[in-house]
Amino acid sequence: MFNKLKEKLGSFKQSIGKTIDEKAVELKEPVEEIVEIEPAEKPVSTPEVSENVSSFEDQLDKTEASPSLKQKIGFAQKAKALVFEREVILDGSDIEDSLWELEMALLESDIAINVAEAIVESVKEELVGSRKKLGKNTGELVENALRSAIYKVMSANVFDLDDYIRDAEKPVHIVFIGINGTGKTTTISKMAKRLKDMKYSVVIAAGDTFRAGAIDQIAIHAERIGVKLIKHQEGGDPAAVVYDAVQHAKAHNVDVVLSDTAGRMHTNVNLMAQLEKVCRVSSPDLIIFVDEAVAGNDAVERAQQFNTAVPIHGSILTKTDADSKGGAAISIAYITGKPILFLGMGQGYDDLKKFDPEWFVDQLFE
Ligand SMILES: Nc1nc2c(ncn2[C@@H]2O[C@H](COP(=O)(O)OP(=O)(O)OP(=O)(O)O)[C@@H](O)[C@H]2O)c(=O)[nH]1
Repeated sequence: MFNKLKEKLGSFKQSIGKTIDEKAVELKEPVEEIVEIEPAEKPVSTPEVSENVSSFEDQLDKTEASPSLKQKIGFAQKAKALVFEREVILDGSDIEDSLWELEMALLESDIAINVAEAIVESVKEELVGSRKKLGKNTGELVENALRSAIYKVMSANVFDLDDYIRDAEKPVHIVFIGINGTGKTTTISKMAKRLKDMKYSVVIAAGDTFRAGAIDQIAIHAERIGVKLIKHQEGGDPAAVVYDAVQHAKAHNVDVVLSDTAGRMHTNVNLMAQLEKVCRVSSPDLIIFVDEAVAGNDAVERAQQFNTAVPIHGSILTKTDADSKGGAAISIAYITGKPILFLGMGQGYDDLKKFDPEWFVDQLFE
């Protein structure tokens, strides 16, 4: 997952790390630090400590370490040592080229331009100007700046669907929208299974009355998962199917209604008007936009257009298991102002991951 993006972030870390190492100065006064010492046979005179640590023997002498400390080193795990820290103050011109490379790398990864700019700006703010202490690993400083920049753009308006469903008046009605073939039906099935596992009762509305075979496809999923399906004839009015499903849920105390809708291009005026009607008639609690992560910027643009026609509450990105760029996942919440709720990570019913921006950022640097 996200392999290309990981590579690009890795090269940025290296390139800017080199600049930082060149500009870094060693502090005159060493500081005391606990260092790991190999236990057992290692000779006391050649301990393996960091590059920044001057000869351990020297330091022990300098700090007037007690003879007992010297004796203990043979079997101790940790000891005090004097470490010469480094520090750096960067100005904008030092890292201008690297930041330009970062912006290009983000754009090549299909990250939307204003999101790429926001990330670069945040990395710059983090690194430039103030005095930074450096440990032996310069990469850590850069990685932390990148992590917090990406986290910031991804964690807009985080919203917990589980909490919402737990607390809301039942039935909770959720409509899934998006273009053709991006994984709506599969996602609804995964969601139905997940909610059923959480002990909620679920009914699915076969609201895609447009595509031949769509009703049969969702009927197979509903049967496998063991949830009720409300369906009409192919070519029927989707608003009527969804309405019936909600009435059924109210009459039978069903907790959650998941409504499928036909995939449609956001540019198709008639179909978008039909979608507005479905949402108006059934007034859902939540509208979730589904698209595939592999579509990159296109998915983000579509999310924006759907959001204009029928305001969405969040997105689900499918096929992240096949996505090497990560651009849509990073951009979509920032651009729509609505959070990512789940990620589809495979074709199985359990391949639905609740979205957590912290987890996502960890994946980029693992
Ligand atoms: N690898 C992978 N494939 C997925 C994922 N989600 C869905 N798919 C596959 O994508 C294909 C299309 O999925 P559907 O659920 O039929 O898509 P849809 O949006 O309902 O399609 P329409 O009914 O045409 O609108 C199927 O082959 C799914 O198995 C995912 O997270 N990862």
